[in-house]
Amino acid sequence: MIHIDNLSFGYRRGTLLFQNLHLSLSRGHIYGLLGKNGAGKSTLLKNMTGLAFPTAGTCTIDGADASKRSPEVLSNLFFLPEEIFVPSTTTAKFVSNTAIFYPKFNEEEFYQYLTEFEVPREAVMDKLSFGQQKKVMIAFGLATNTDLLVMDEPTNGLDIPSKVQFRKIIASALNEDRCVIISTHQVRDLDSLIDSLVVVHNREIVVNQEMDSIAEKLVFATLPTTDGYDVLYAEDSFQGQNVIMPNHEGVFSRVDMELFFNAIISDNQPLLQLLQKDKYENAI
Ligand SMILES: Nc1ncnc2c1ncn2[C@@H]1O[C@H](COP(=O)(O)OP(=O)(O)OP(=O)(O)O)[C@@H](O)[C@H]1O
Repeated sequence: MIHIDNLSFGYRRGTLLFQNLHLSLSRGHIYGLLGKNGAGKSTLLKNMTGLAFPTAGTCTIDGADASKRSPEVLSNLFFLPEEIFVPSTTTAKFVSNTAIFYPKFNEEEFYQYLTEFEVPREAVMDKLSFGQQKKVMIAFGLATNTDLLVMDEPTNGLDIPSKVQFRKIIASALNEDRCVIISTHQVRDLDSLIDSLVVVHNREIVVNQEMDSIAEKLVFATLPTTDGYDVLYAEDSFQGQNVIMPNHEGVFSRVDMELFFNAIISDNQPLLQLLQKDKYENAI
């Protein structure tokens, strides 16, 4: 659905934030876009949705140049920015003013999501708390039923029960036509939700893998000691060491996203090379 080809981008002339990026994202997936503060997640999302223009290279949505912002593309894409602004109107008025831009908008679903988020449906939007405002906009984004749904740090401002609701609601809204991209620097917020992981680090996309593929290549475990084990990355924990090891035996373990993310941003080359292995094998 999204193809980024040779994309470079910089806010200032002569200083590139990204250089020669390549990325393809497909329908039927929920992607987690991870990166440290300032890594460029929001900037990448803005390039994808036509809100920032590549310095070089292209980003296309179903073959159409995102930067052209054609009505066909915009009516099938919903972008929830990190900073939201809500008008001083009721949710009903907001729907009647805005839903017209989204041909597949479903009002019944919108109110259903509001109920699930426990947000009063007759509320005046700017009188809601920040977390409630976020929930209204998430509910609206889901109810647009656009094929592309992009959310920048949607869980910021949500309390812990709301983050659980968020994961449930997003998972229920995925279908095979939809591509959902969610950025966060709070890795745990996306636990058990995303099926693919994209990590931005040092101006590059260092990981673009399905969670299943990560679990095939790596084992996540807690060991009393790392002595005698082929450990790629380890962190101290109460029980000993939380470790990542190569998955030589084809065993299944649950991907510890936080541990994995920490390993990636510590520039763990053996781990990165192992993740890239099938790419090189396919290329030979
Ligand atoms: N409009 C702008 N003009 C100039 N520089 C900008 C602008 N927006 C972002 N930047 C810079 O680009 C870099 C990447 O910012 P971006 O907001 O994309 O990162 P992020 O990964 O989304 O960060 P966070 O997790 O803190 O939201 C930062 O160094 C930031 O200062």
